[in-house]
Amino acid sequence: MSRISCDAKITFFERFEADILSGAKTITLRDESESHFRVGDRLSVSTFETDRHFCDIQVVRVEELAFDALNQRHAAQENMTLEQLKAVITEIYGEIKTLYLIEYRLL
Ligand SMILES: CC(=O)Nc1cc[nH]c(=O)n1
Repeated sequence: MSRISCDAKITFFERFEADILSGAKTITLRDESESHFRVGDRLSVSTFETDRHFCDIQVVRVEELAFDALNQRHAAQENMTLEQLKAVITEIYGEIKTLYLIEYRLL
């Protein structure tokens, strides 16, 4: 099957792959270094660990979000509890005040 033409690439840790492919995870929270994505962008998705492509997505929403504003809705969109989400974000980025919420759909 031919690959979809994409505007850019994004990586996810392998541990999120199943939730992304099942539709259980519909957002990703990134730091400023990945705040350049725009609504409508079609992204090729690969694993961070091995750069293995596993899907393509389209960005449907991008918004700046304070870490302290994380709520149960964001957690549900990540298929986590709020406590789990805060711990995962802190594990990835350390102490971070400003996040960029990227909502996407599977292509
Ligand atoms: C590789 C990487 O940064 N992966 C991330 C970071 C934050 N959220 C997420 O879903 N995936």
